[in-house]
Amino acid sequence: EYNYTLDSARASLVRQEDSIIFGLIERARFPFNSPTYNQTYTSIPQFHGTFLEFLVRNTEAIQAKAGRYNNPEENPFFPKDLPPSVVPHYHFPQFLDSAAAKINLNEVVWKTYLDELLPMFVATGDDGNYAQTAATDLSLLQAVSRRIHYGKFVAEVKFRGSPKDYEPLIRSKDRTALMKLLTDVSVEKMVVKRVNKKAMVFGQEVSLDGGVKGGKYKVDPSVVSLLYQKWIIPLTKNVQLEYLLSRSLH
Ligand SMILES: C=C(O[C@@H]1C=C(C(=O)O)C=C[C@H]1O)C(=O)O
Repeated sequence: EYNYTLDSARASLVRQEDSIIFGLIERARFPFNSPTYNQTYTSIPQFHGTFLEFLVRNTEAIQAKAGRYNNPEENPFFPKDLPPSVVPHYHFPQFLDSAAAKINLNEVVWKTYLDELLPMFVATGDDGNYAQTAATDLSLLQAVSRRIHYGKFVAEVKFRGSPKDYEPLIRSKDRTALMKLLTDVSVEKMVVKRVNKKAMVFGQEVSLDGGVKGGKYKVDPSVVSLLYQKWIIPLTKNVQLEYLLSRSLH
C-alpha cells in the first residue's frame, strides 16, 4: 500500500500551491470577459449553459475517456453522464475509504470561483479572448478542486494516526468537535504566509539587467493569501469533515 503520511500529504499541498498561483497568474492575463460566463452570449447547437460550462463539460468528457478520473485525486465538475475511460485502468493504491468517491464539493468550488474568487483577482474589461479565458479558468478550477479534495487524503491520514480520538466524534456526528480536531492553526498561518511569498516570487517581472522591476506583481500577493484564508483552506477542511463523517468504522 502507498505510504501517505501527514508530512507527505502536506508536501503535496505545498507543491499544489505552485499550480494554483501559476493558474491565477495565467487567468489574470485576461480581463473578466463576462461573455464567458453569460448564458446569452452563446447559441451553441444542442447546448444550454454558459460558454465556460460548454468548454468544461466537453473537456471533462474527453479527459474522462483518457482516464483522468480513474485517479482518486481527481474529481469532475460535471460527474453525470461522463463517458467511461477507454484506456487500460491503472490500479491506483486504495488508500481512501470507499465512501470517498461520493464526496465531491465541486458545485461549491464552481460557484465560489465565479462569485467570489474571479472578481477578486481579475481586472474588469472584455478583450474577446473567451476561449482562452475559459481554458485558463478550467485549469485553475481543476487545480483548486484537486487541492480541496486532497482533504480526503489528509483526513484519512489523520484518522489513522489517532482513531481513538476520531471514532467517537464520527459516531456522534459531532461536526464542531471534528472540525476542531482536524484544524491546525499554526500550519494554516504558514500556508497563508507562504502563498503570499510565492506570489511575490512567481509573479515578478524578471529582467536581465538589474534583477526585478519593483512594485508590480502579476497577481496581487495579498489577494492570494486572502483567497487561501477565506476559501481554499475552509473548503479543504469541509472536505475533510465530510469525508470523516461518511467514513466507515469497524
Ligand atoms: C490540510 C490540513 O488540515 C487543515 C487545513 C489546512 C489547509 O487547508 O492548508 C491546514 C491545516 C489544517 O487546519 C493539514 O493539517 O495540513
